[in-house]
Amino acid sequence: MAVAAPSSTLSRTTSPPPPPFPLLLSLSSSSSSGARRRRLRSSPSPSSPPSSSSSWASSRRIRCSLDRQTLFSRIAPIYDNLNDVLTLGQHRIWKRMAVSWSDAKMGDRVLDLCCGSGDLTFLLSQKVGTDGEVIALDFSRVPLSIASTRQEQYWKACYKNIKWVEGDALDLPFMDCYFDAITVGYGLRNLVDKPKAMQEIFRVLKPGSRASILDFNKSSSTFISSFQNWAIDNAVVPLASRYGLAEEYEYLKGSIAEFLTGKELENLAKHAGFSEAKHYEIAGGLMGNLVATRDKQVHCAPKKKKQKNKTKTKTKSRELFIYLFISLYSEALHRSRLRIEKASDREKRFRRRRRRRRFSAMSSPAPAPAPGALEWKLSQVLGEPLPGEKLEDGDTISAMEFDCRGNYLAVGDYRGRIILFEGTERDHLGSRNELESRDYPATARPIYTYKTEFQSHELEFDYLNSLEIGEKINKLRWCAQPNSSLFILSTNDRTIKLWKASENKLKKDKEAKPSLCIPSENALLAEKSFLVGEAERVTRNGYYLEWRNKKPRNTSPTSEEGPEKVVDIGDTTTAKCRRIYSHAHDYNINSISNNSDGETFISADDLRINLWNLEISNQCFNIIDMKPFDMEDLVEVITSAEFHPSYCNLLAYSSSRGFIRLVDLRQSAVCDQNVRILRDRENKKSGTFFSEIISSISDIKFPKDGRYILSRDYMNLKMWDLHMESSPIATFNVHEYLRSKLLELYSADSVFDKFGCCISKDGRRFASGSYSNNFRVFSRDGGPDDGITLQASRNPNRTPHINSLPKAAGLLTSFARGLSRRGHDIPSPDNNEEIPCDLKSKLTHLAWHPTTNLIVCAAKSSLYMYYA
Ligand SMILES: C/C(=C\Cc1cc(O)c2ccccc2c1O)CCC[C@H](C)CCC[C@H](C)CCCC(C)C
Ligand SMILES: C[S@@+](CC[C@H](N)C(=O)[O-])C[C@H]1O[C@@H](n2cnc3c(N)ncnc32)[C@H](O)[C@@H]1O
Repeated sequence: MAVAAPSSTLSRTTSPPPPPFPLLLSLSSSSSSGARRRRLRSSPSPSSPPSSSSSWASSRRIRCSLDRQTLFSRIAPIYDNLNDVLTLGQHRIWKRMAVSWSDAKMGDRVLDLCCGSGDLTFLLSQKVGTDGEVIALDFSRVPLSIASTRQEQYWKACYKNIKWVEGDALDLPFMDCYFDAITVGYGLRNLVDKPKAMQEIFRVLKPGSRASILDFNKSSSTFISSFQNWAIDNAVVPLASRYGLAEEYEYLKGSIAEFLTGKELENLAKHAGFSEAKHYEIAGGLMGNLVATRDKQVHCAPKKKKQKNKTKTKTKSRELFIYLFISLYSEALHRSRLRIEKASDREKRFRRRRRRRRFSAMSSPAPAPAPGALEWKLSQVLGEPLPGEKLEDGDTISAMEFDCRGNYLAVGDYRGRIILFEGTERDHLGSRNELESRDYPATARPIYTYKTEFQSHELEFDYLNSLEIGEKINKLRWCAQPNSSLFILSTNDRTIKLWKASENKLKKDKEAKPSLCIPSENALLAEKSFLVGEAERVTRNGYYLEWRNKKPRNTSPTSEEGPEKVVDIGDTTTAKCRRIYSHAHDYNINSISNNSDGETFISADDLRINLWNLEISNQCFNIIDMKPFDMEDLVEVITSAEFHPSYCNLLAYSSSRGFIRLVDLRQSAVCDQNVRILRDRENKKSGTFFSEIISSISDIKFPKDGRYILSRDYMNLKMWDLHMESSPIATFNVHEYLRSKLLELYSADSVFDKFGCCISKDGRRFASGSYSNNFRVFSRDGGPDDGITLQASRNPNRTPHINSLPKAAGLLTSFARGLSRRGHDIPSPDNNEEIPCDLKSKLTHLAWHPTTNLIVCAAKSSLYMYYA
């Protein structure tokens, strides 16, 4: 069966514009919707006989291709790391052997079948060099996207010769006799129709070429199979269960039992037409590699050969080796502090997890159908430097926020400026030619244009404390818009300001006439309210007397209010500073958040949270104070705070220990009682030096429904259910591949980088940034677009600067950093150690449009917008 040559099919066949991310998914997916897959997964096959063994049961449940696709998507994020830990790195040697047996040479065109995240692919790529070509095929998108991300992060020129193809091993989209070599690593055993797969491998292989197939060895020795089962039960599954993937790894045992022995594999290959087939046992017989060679002569029909049977006799020496091996392995696992729980505990935990999953599914507000997969495309790039233009640090974007309708986007930078962009329906923009020249289809997504820019904060000096206060904008928050006025709060380390931006219809002299006001039902944000005097404040809310006066006595309120300070910012728009909320924080302000009541907001620094009334700038109410009597006793700092989106009495704040506390303002004036403390008990268990640092939460966000909280720590995004305190309902690894590089990241200060996160309108998808200008989009419901990686770049395939280990300014306060380091002696990293990503290019700021699927991310001074 001849199919079109792949060269044309390897680039996208579905839609004309290339994707902004590097994944080359060529073939229409054999998958159907996530919902269908979940249905298939959750209902065991009616034909399955009941079985007492869970591995058999899971292997039987995971029967068809769709189930397996889900399985491999689920395990993909931890697959590589787990293999490294479980085999103590040995699997890399086995993979090298497999590639070497394939006989791939410089300049060859080779196929890595069931490539997963690409371990064998990258080895093949080095073998065939830049003149060669590697095609890596897999039917699951998640491992493919991990693979293509790895490709980008590695720097070897030859890796450019790899093409990632989404396709089915049982129906290969390649011509007959197309490849010089084929490798399959842990793939064949997972295919539902092994004879068909072997025939396909034979068909696309050139005469005289080899297939090298690495997998678990289904040994005829009961000793070896017992060890395999022991290792799976006692190391593999317990470890996988820590990631909620016990069932997926239990499948391994059954799949080995149902696999073919070495002899059977040799026969299978010969039936498919291979002239030679030899199975080699490796790793003491735990693994095996089949090497099948196609005869130089082209055979139209598979050759049938007499079977040779007689398996090798087991020898005493091999058993001895295995005994040795077991003890070595157990010790090694023990040393790497893998806590292997007792089977009973494991079982209990697994059941609990399942109950939790059911609970969260049942108690979700509305059983909305799983959304279809989103395909992200580059929409717009703003602020890219011109060729040759030198970027200054001050131009780097430090804060970003859409207004509640998505009509405006505010961006703050290190120089204290705020830039406003206005969104317009794309169709209203530009000439026809201009629209036609764009490489994206017409949609009604908004296109943003520069509206105005103004200086919000300036460098100051705090003489009292001999401290320079930088002008960098830490956070921006739009206020409710009762009329067409645009109010925005901005903060640097110490001072919050309220700005009003308006079209420049008013003449300058009007600024001196505050009586010209816009009446509004919401007096607080109406013009009048901002311009009236202090008198009205006393009675506006009953708590006036409780408000703490933070202003130094010698400061006159009028000079501070600065309501008439006008910054001329261009022809059409003016920004006026309406309030200055200062002198309330002794540490750096990390968050501001508006209350849904439209009247109040909070500001948080490392140790305190203050509640403000928008209208009153000279007082605030300190609602949380974590400062211990003796600073030596300090164990935790506040990292982020956010009001609940609809309950004005509730707010959440996160800490450097990875806790999220929910407090109720109605309970007491000082919120020292928590309504909830959300903490991931799993964090505690992995008590390494770094676990404390990386569990610090850098950002929290409520989805609109307010039922959940999304948090970002250094490695993960976590989705929490407010009703479940002991663990998040889901954890999404953002850059798990960096876990083994924490020491180097620590030395580069990068481990203190604070990544933000953002949520879609429906709360089902969320995104967060990483290094090399990558960001990842996850879906609460799984599905093919879950965990997709995009790169904020016009040219996502450019070679990253690998060896750049900048002394990145950790954004956690130096105070907190000192605290984390105290008492630990960290050896300096090996200079040759490479971190597989560009640490200088980090995407810490992302925002999701409030009404449509449009994500904006800030890469240095540029904005990259993606829509789906
Ligand atoms: C290579 C391993 C797993 C690959 C793998 C393959 C699959 O088909 C899967 C399907 C579904 C889920 C997961 C997988 C999957 O992970 C790891 C295998 C670990 C072995 C069971 C244990 C091996 C012990 C080592 C040989 C010990 C080496 C150390 C010694 C001290 C020298
Ligand atoms: C255990 S992983 C092996 C990954 C990689 N080769 C390695 O050695 O690490 C098996 C891979 O086979 C893929 N796979 C399973 N069935 C497939 C099929 N019918 N067609 C293509 N890929 C398939 C899975 O998606 C998964 O990525």
